[in-house]
Order: sequence, then structure tokens, then C-alpha cells
Amino acid sequence: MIKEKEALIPEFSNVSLLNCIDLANPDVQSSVSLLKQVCLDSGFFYVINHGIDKEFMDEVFSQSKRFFSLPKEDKMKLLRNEKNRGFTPLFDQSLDPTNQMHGDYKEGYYIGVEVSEDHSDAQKPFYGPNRWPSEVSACRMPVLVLNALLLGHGNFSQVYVAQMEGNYGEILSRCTVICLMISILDINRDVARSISRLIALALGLNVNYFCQPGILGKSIATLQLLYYEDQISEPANGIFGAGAHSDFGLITLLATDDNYGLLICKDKDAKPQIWEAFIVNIGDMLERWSNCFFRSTLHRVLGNGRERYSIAFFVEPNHDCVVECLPTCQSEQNPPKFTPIKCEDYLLQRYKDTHADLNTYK
Ligand SMILES: O=C(O)CCC(=O)C(=O)O
Ligand SMILES: [Fe+2]
Repeated sequence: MIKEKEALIPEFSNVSLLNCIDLANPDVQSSVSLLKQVCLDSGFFYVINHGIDKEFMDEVFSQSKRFFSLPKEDKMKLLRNEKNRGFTPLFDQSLDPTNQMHGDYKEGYYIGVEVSEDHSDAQKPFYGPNRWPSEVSACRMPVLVLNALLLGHGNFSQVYVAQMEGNYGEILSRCTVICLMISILDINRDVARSISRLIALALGLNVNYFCQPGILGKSIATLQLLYYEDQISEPANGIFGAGAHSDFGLITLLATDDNYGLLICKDKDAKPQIWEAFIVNIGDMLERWSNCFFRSTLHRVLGNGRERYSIAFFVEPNHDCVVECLPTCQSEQNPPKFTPIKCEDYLLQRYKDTHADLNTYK
């Protein structure tokens, strides 16, 4: 393990207590102050007015449900590969191995930046073609074209409906999954850039510090569709939807359905949840960058006997970006606490630590 979290895990509380950052607020200074306060406080916050409409997200969730309802054998044909693309079966991931009886009681499906096999970037870890269900994989090209179209338009549904009415209706309906997932990945990257600007300002950096080509220019962005079965977790017996952990990268954007389940390690009064918002949390790389000024936050998922779907978008920098203490976060009295580390080395280790060895499926 690269980093040991404290063995003693303090009380976890419902995520419904979070502060809200409005990405459309013209008063950037007030957003930056609030963000700084919430990052110092819990490291978890909602973002609203992120520009992704509810209809679009509903469609992503419904495609996710469709995928997880496929027979297990079909999903196993798309088993996660060494590039971390594809299906993760029940227990494949174990986010808190020391406190878990089995692995996480969840299934997942990893999608990353679509890089064709003949592209030089496909040699890098975490980069390569995605693993799509066979009935749609033949549609990759039209989907990429459609995706480009979609990204040029604010209103997804309008473009979607217009295309469906055209001659390409049938092919488009078959590639909905790819089209949606690539779109959500790209759109989320834009949302992540907006949030990273506020984080940069909160850390006393240039507003575009994290957006520079060497950091988020060619980021390792990973979307994970998640499905928790209708199981009741038993923390005392080490049974969790997802074990306690902090995420690995810069930030994570999380969209959930309305089933309670995510708990963060922070004790506050409950407020209603905002379902349309993305829940954002700080990852371990930002903790390293900021020299623990912003701490990554432990969180876990408890099953309550109802099926639950969520979508996590992990924002991780470029492969060769070296994550090292920011100049604004160190002084003589507060020297860097972590040795600099290359993003891809760090991530490879963290994924290895928390996933089953692929040989166990052979
Ligand atoms: O499903 C959730 O609400 C949280 C998932 C999560 O924390 C993760 O996958 O890192
Ligand atoms: Fe997480």
C-alpha cells in the first residue's frame, strides 16, 4: 500500500449534509472562499449548475441499469482488462481490505478515454479502446462522430431526437450506450476543469494551474458505472457496499440515484440531498499536491436492502504528471510531506492494491 489510512475509522455520516458550490455564480471570489472552507471542513461538496441536464443524466442511468441487468455471462465477456476497462464483478474491488470480509458488494463498469489500438497513446497504462457490449462495438465510428456533434451542442436531447428521426435511427439506437458514455466522460472533464479552477484559486495558484497541458491536458479520466445489489451491509461483520477509502486522483465527481448509501467520515446535521447535483470529493493526489492542506476524505457505501446505482468520474492528471508539493503549500516550517510521484505509477499501484488479480478469473 502506498498510503495507510488510520486503522481507527471515526464515525461516518450521511452525505446529505454537504455544502453546495454553484458553478454559475458570477461572484467567483465567494465560490472560492466557500470551496476553501468546505475543502478544509469535509472535502466533500455538491456542485450545481454544472451544465449537464437532468434528462441526459437520467438516460445515462437508464443505460447503466440496462447494462447491469445483462446476464452475468455476458458481463463477464467484458471483464476488466489490464488497461482497467470493462466489467468488475462482485467482490472484484476491495476498497478497505483490512476491514472487509469479502470485497465490495458491487458491480462496476470502467470506461476511459477512447484511444484506438493503433494510436501511440495506447501503449500507456489506462489508455486504449473501451470494452463495449458486442452488439454496439461495431458502431464505434458513427458514435464518435455523433459524440463530436453532441459536444458542440448544449442540448443533448434535441440533437439526440433529431438524429434518431433520421436514417441512422437504428444504428444510433444500438450505439446509445457508447454515445452516452463517451459524451458524459467528455462533458464531465469540462465540469472537472471548472472545479479545478476554483481549487487552484483556493490554493493561491494561477486560476489555470491544473488546466495546464502538463496536468489535465491529457488526463487519465475514468468513469465507473456502479451497481449495488439489494443487500444490507453489516459493518460489524465487515460487509459493505464499498469499503472505507479515499479516492486516488485530483477530484471525483459522483452522481447517485436517490437511494441512501454513501457515508462520509464527518459528523454534521442532516439536510435534504440534492439529487441533480454532482457530489465532488477531494482525492489523494490533491492531498499530496496541497501537502495535506486539503485532506482527501474517507467514505464508504452501506447497502440498505435496496438496489442502488451511481456513477463515479475519477479525475486524474496526465500519465507523466509529477504530483509534488505545490509552491504555495510549503514553507520552512511546513516542508513537503510526500515524495513526488508520477501519476501513472501512483495509480497503477492504487488500482493493484484494491482490485483482484486478473489471473484469478482465468
Ligand atoms: O457509489 C457511491 O456512492 C460511491 C462510490 C465510490 O466512492 C467510489 O467508487 O470511489
Ligand atoms: Fe470513492
